[in-house]
Amino acid sequence: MVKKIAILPGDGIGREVVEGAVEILKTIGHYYRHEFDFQYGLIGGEAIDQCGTPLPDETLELCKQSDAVLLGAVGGPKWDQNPAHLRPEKGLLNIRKQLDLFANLRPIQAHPTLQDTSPFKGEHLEGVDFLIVRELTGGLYFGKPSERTNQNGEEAVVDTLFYKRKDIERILETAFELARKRRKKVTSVDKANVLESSKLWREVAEEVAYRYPDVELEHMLVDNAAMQIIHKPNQFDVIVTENMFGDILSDEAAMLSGSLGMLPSASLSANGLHLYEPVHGSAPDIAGQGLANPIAMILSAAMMLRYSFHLMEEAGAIEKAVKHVLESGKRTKDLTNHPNQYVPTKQMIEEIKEALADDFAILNIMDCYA
Ligand SMILES: NC(=O)C1=CN([C@@H]2O[C@H](COP(=O)(O)OP(=O)(O)OC[C@H]3O[C@@H](n4cnc5c(N)ncnc54)[C@H](O)[C@@H]3O)[C@@H](O)[C@H]2O)C=CC1
Ligand SMILES: CC(C)CC(=O)C(=O)O
Ligand SMILES: [Mg+2]
Repeated sequence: MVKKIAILPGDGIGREVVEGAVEILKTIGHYYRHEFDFQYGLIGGEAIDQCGTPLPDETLELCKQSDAVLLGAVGGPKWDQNPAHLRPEKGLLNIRKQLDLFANLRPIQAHPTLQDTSPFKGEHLEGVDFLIVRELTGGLYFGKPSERTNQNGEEAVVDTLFYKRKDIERILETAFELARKRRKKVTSVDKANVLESSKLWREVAEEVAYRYPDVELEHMLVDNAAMQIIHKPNQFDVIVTENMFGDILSDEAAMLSGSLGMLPSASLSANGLHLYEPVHGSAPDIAGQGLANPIAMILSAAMMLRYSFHLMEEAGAIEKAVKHVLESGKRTKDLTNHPNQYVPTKQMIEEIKEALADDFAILNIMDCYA
């Protein structure tokens, strides 16, 4: 059956890396005989320029008519001074809310071959393989009021951290379910020594943990968590946390894998329509120069094959091809300290396509002799 995929490239390097993911999916479709139907939609700054809104109705409709969504990244200096409702990031937040993408899964894996650009070396990276489960449709990024105001004639601002109990419960349940399939440990990260929202978060975590006696629960304050991710990263299995804490901790954790350009993510809903996006943003500082690392986006496409289409072998083939290319020494600029020894974005995509082709040829030969 044809699988309909909505492609939302967005802004900056979003366009460059999305094209990589589409190329890789076409290659997978060719070798494994799947039909993917790619339909493109506007989001972010480009949508503001063409339609006057960061999330046009047509884009939302396209997503709803699709089996999965791939998104590049949004934002850029061109729109930085726009009013809040005309910021590219509003389109991203809005699509997450509209599609109820409450669970953002951000896997963190150390790559021992990528130590050039990582501040971490050798033993420190051994066994580093954890999953950040970030709540994605509540918390500070969605709180109302969020506005400029004044207090007794003085300029003031307010942002609101709001959660309903059931929203906290469903993200914690997701984390426990995922931990059950991994090493059975959940670290719930909060700021319960200060925030009321975190106190409720902790209570709910305890209640949910009671239903998962096979999974260990620990609580950790977010400031300590930020330090522990650097200090002893292999202590973690599943980290579950509020929207903004998860946003910040995952960019920090990216350096364990060598670069922000390595981290994929899956944004899951309860209704089966999921969105896949790299953890990074539109990187205006390198956009249009062929310097973007497409791997985070390509690994996000692999997550799509696994979570939306249950194509485990195909997802594994992409991950293996990426690993193979990195082991062969090919690097985009963010992954090397050698000024002239890197490949441009397009070549990295070609290398991964070739690795897929080689792997497929070997599989076919093995089939012939089986
Ligand atoms: N999901 C999204 O669409 C996100 C959008 N943004 C937006 O992106 C714009 C830029 O934000 P920044 O804070 O600069 O974050 P960013 O994630 O775009 O870039 C941070 C740094 O990492 C580098 N980088 C990021 N992805 C890379 C890749 N694939 N390959 C090589 N290097 C990479 C960039 O060159 C930059 O030096 C802003 O408008 C921001 O709001 C930021 C984060 C997420
Ligand atoms: C608009 C921001 C919340 C995007 C971001 O930084 C992210 O989702 O990681
Ligand atoms: Mg972020």
